[in-house]
Amino acid sequence: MSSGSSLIFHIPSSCRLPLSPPSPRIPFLRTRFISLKAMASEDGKDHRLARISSSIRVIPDFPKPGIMFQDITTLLLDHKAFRDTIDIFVERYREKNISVVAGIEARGFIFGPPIALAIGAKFVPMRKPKKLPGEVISEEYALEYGTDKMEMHVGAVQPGDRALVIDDLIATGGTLCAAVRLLERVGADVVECACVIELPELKGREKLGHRPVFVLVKG
Ligand SMILES: O=P(O)(O)OC[C@H]1O[C@H](OP(=O)(O)OP(=O)(O)O)[C@H](O)[C@@H]1O
Ligand SMILES: Nc1ncnc2[nH]cnc12
Repeated sequence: MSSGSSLIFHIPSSCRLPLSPPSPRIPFLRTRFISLKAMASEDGKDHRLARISSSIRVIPDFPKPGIMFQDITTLLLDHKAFRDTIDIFVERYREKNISVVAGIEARGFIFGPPIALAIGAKFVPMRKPKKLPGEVISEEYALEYGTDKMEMHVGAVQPGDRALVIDDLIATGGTLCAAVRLLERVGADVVECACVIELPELKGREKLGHRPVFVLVKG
């Protein structure tokens, strides 16, 4: 399933980016970088993706053996890569009549609010259990490493709202699915799910069914 996805092609592994940190001022990161495959945009000319891709650090065996952890905190250290990331999402969604950006805790709280402000939508946090003070609805879901529950305030999203779901990464797709279920339970129309990174081997996209998923880079 790839409806609505703007993924066009993988840059071949022979063209992968040099392994380098975003700034020489943080040399301690140098040996930890493993590049992701950058994706081209629809016209094949979005050179911003290469910098975004190379700014993401991969840490093996975190939080447990066998997990290659995609660390977006290094993307945040590179203000150009961070700005480009937000800009790409804003360019894609500003004309799509989105009324709510739903950001998934925790890393969806980094990317969601600047997108919501730029496109003129409300921001709704999708939180871990027992964090929201008001009345909530909740959904349980399975993770690549464990299980969790997601909650949203009742009344934050209205029937007919046009929703964009934002997170840093789609792995098994369980997290995005839970967010979509919460939004659809209250009558919202989920226009698209958007992430910085996709781990395609985990086939999370399939779990989302017909809902489009847009990502910038593949791990
Ligand atoms: O596609 P999935 O297999 O569901 O996994 C993706 C989710 O896993 C990570 O969050 P995590 O649950 O580690 O929570 P955190 O951001 O609060 O650390 C990531 O930020 C996504 O939300
Ligand atoms: N490999 C991974 N890196 C970062 N976040 C994740 N969430 C689930 N799998 C992940």
